[in-house]
Amino acid sequence: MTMIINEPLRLYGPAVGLLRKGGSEVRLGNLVLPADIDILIANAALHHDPQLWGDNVHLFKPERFAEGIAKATNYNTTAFCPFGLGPRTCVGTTFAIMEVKIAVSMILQRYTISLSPAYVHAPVSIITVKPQHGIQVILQSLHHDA
Ligand code: HEM
Repeated sequence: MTMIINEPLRLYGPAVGLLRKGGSEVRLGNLVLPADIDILIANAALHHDPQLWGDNVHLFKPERFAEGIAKATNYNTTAFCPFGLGPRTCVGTTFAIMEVKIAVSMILQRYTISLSPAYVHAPVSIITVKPQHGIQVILQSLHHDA
Protein backbone atom coordinates (compact mmCIF):
# COMPACT_ATOMS: atom_id res chain seq x y z
CA MET A 1 0.00 0.00 0.00
CA THR A 2 2.99 2.32 0.54
CA MET A 3 3.45 2.86 -3.19
CA ILE A 4 -0.24 3.72 -3.59
CA ILE A 5 0.28 6.39 -0.91
CA ASN A 6 3.59 7.69 -2.28
CA GLU A 7 2.42 8.28 -5.85
CA PRO A 8 -0.42 10.72 -4.95
CA LEU A 9 1.97 12.42 -2.51
CA ARG A 10 4.34 12.89 -5.44
CA LEU A 11 1.71 14.13 -7.92
CA TYR A 12 -0.60 16.02 -5.55
CA GLY A 13 1.21 16.33 -2.21
CA PRO A 14 -0.54 18.88 0.03
CA ALA A 15 2.60 21.03 0.39
CA VAL A 16 3.86 22.65 -2.84
CA GLY A 17 6.81 24.41 -1.23
CA LEU A 18 9.11 24.35 1.79
CA LEU A 19 10.15 27.63 3.37
CA ARG A 20 13.59 28.28 4.74
CA LYS A 21 15.53 31.37 5.83
CA GLY A 22 19.26 31.49 5.22
CA GLY A 23 21.20 32.59 8.32
CA SER A 24 24.60 33.64 7.09
CA GLU A 25 25.88 33.89 3.52
CA VAL A 26 26.24 30.44 2.03
CA ARG A 27 27.62 29.02 -1.23
CA LEU A 28 25.40 26.45 -2.94
CA GLY A 29 27.21 25.11 -6.01
CA ASN A 30 27.64 28.13 -8.29
CA LEU A 31 25.18 30.21 -6.28
CA VAL A 32 26.02 32.52 -3.40
CA LEU A 33 23.00 33.00 -1.16
CA PRO A 34 23.17 36.22 0.85
CA ALA A 35 22.49 36.27 4.58
CA ASP A 36 18.84 36.49 5.70
CA ILE A 37 17.49 35.37 2.32
CA ASP A 38 14.04 33.76 2.16
CA ILE A 39 14.13 30.48 0.25
CA LEU A 40 11.21 28.57 -1.24
CA ILE A 41 12.08 24.99 -2.12
CA ALA A 42 9.48 24.08 -4.74
CA ASN A 43 9.02 20.41 -3.88
CA ALA A 44 6.07 20.19 -6.31
CA ALA A 45 8.49 21.16 -9.11
CA LEU A 46 10.92 18.46 -7.97
CA HIS A 47 8.07 15.95 -7.97
CA HIS A 48 7.16 16.86 -11.57
CA ASP A 49 10.67 17.02 -13.03
CA PRO A 50 11.03 14.60 -15.99
CA GLN A 51 14.81 14.57 -15.51
CA LEU A 52 14.28 12.95 -12.12
CA TRP A 53 11.20 10.83 -12.80
CA GLY A 54 11.31 10.13 -16.52
CA ASP A 55 9.03 10.99 -19.42
CA ASN A 56 6.01 9.46 -17.68
CA VAL A 57 6.41 11.97 -14.80
CA HIS A 58 2.80 13.18 -15.10
CA LEU A 59 1.26 9.72 -15.11
CA PHE A 60 -0.11 8.00 -12.01
CA LYS A 61 2.23 5.00 -11.79
CA PRO A 62 2.47 3.74 -8.20
CA GLU A 63 4.71 0.90 -9.39
CA ARG A 64 7.56 3.39 -9.80
CA PHE A 65 7.82 3.06 -5.98
CA ALA A 66 7.69 -0.76 -6.02
CA GLU A 67 11.34 -1.03 -5.01
CA GLY A 68 11.36 1.93 -2.64
CA ILE A 69 11.99 5.66 -2.81
CA ALA A 70 15.73 5.37 -3.53
CA LYS A 71 15.12 3.31 -6.67
CA ALA A 72 12.15 5.47 -7.75
CA THR A 73 14.28 8.63 -7.55
CA ASN A 74 17.32 7.05 -9.17
CA TYR A 75 19.08 7.50 -5.82
CA ASN A 76 18.25 11.25 -5.57
CA THR A 77 16.16 10.61 -2.48
CA THR A 78 15.68 14.33 -1.75
CA ALA A 79 13.74 14.50 -5.04
CA PHE A 80 10.78 13.06 -3.11
CA CYS A 81 9.98 15.26 -0.13
CA PRO A 82 6.19 15.54 0.42
CA PHE A 83 6.79 15.80 4.17
CA GLY A 84 9.74 18.19 3.89
CA LEU A 85 13.38 17.60 4.66
CA GLY A 86 15.92 17.86 7.43
CA PRO A 87 15.48 18.92 11.05
CA ARG A 88 12.11 20.64 10.35
CA THR A 89 10.60 17.71 8.48
CA CYS A 90 6.94 16.97 9.26
CA VAL A 91 6.56 15.52 12.75
CA GLY A 92 3.27 13.91 11.70
CA THR A 93 4.74 11.80 8.86
CA THR A 94 4.43 8.39 10.50
CA PHE A 95 1.06 9.24 12.02
CA ALA A 96 -0.33 10.49 8.68
CA ILE A 97 0.83 7.39 6.76
CA MET A 98 -0.46 5.04 9.47
CA GLU A 99 -3.80 6.86 9.53
CA VAL A 100 -4.35 6.59 5.78
CA LYS A 101 -3.33 2.91 5.79
CA ILE A 102 -5.88 2.15 8.53
CA ALA A 103 -8.65 4.18 6.89
CA VAL A 104 -8.10 2.68 3.42
CA SER A 105 -7.84 -0.86 4.86
CA MET A 106 -11.11 -0.41 6.75
CA ILE A 107 -12.89 0.88 3.64
CA LEU A 108 -11.52 -1.84 1.34
CA GLN A 109 -12.60 -4.57 3.76
CA ARG A 110 -16.17 -3.40 3.31
CA TYR A 111 -16.49 -1.76 -0.11
CA THR A 112 -15.15 -1.60 -3.62
CA ILE A 113 -14.47 1.95 -4.74
CA SER A 114 -14.80 3.32 -8.26
CA LEU A 115 -14.59 6.88 -9.48
CA SER A 116 -17.91 8.56 -10.18
CA PRO A 117 -18.48 9.87 -13.73
CA ALA A 118 -19.29 13.17 -11.95
CA TYR A 119 -15.65 13.57 -10.89
CA VAL A 120 -13.78 16.44 -12.52
CA HIS A 121 -10.01 16.37 -12.14
CA ALA A 122 -9.16 19.85 -10.86
CA PRO A 123 -6.38 19.91 -8.26
CA VAL A 124 -5.95 23.40 -6.83
CA SER A 125 -3.41 24.87 -4.43
CA ILE A 126 -5.08 27.00 -1.74
CA ILE A 127 -2.56 26.87 1.09
CA THR A 128 -2.50 23.11 0.46
CA VAL A 129 -3.28 21.12 -2.68
CA LYS A 130 -6.81 19.78 -2.76
CA PRO A 131 -9.42 18.63 -5.31
CA GLN A 132 -11.34 21.79 -6.21
CA HIS A 133 -14.69 20.01 -6.61
CA GLY A 134 -14.07 17.14 -4.19
CA ILE A 135 -13.67 13.50 -5.17
CA GLN A 136 -16.96 11.77 -5.93
CA VAL A 137 -16.70 7.99 -5.66
CA ILE A 138 -19.13 5.09 -5.86
CA LEU A 139 -18.94 2.65 -2.95
CA GLN A 140 -20.32 -0.85 -3.44
CA SER A 141 -20.77 -2.97 -0.36
CA LEU A 142 -18.90 -6.28 -0.32
CA HIS A 143 -21.36 -7.64 2.25
CA HIS A 144 -24.98 -8.21 1.29
CA ASP A 145 -26.22 -7.57 4.84
CA ALA A 146 -24.49 -4.14 5.06
C1 HEM B 1 -0.35 13.85 4.32
C2 HEM B 1 -0.20 14.48 5.49
C3 HEM B 1 0.86 15.52 5.75
C4 HEM B 1 1.73 16.14 4.90
C5 HEM B 1 1.90 15.95 3.38
C6 HEM B 1 2.54 17.05 5.69
C7 HEM B 1 3.54 17.87 5.18
C8 HEM B 1 4.32 18.71 5.94
C9 HEM B 1 5.39 19.54 5.41
C10 HEM B 1 5.80 19.62 3.95
C11 HEM B 1 5.93 20.21 6.45
C12 HEM B 1 7.09 21.22 6.37
C13 HEM B 1 8.40 20.44 6.51
C14 HEM B 1 9.64 21.23 6.16
O1 HEM B 1 9.62 22.45 6.12
O2 HEM B 1 10.70 20.57 5.89
C15 HEM B 1 5.22 19.82 7.65
C16 HEM B 1 5.50 20.29 8.92
C17 HEM B 1 4.81 19.91 10.04
N1 HEM B 1 3.81 18.98 10.13
FE1 HEM B 1 3.01 17.92 8.58
N2 HEM B 1 2.13 16.96 7.01
C18 HEM B 1 1.13 16.04 7.09
C19 HEM B 1 0.48 15.62 8.23
C20 HEM B 1 0.76 16.07 9.49
C21 HEM B 1 0.10 15.58 10.70
C22 HEM B 1 -0.97 14.49 10.72
C23 HEM B 1 0.64 16.27 11.73
C24 HEM B 1 0.36 16.19 13.20
C25 HEM B 1 -0.20 15.15 13.79
C26 HEM B 1 1.63 17.19 11.19
C27 HEM B 1 2.39 18.07 11.92
C28 HEM B 1 3.38 18.89 11.43
C29 HEM B 1 4.17 19.83 12.23
C30 HEM B 1 4.02 20.09 13.73
C31 HEM B 1 5.07 20.45 11.37
C32 HEM B 1 6.12 21.52 11.73
C33 HEM B 1 7.45 20.83 12.03
C34 HEM B 1 8.56 21.83 12.35
O3 HEM B 1 8.55 22.95 11.86
O4 HEM B 1 9.48 21.45 13.10
N3 HEM B 1 1.67 17.03 9.83
N4 HEM B 1 4.25 18.90 7.32
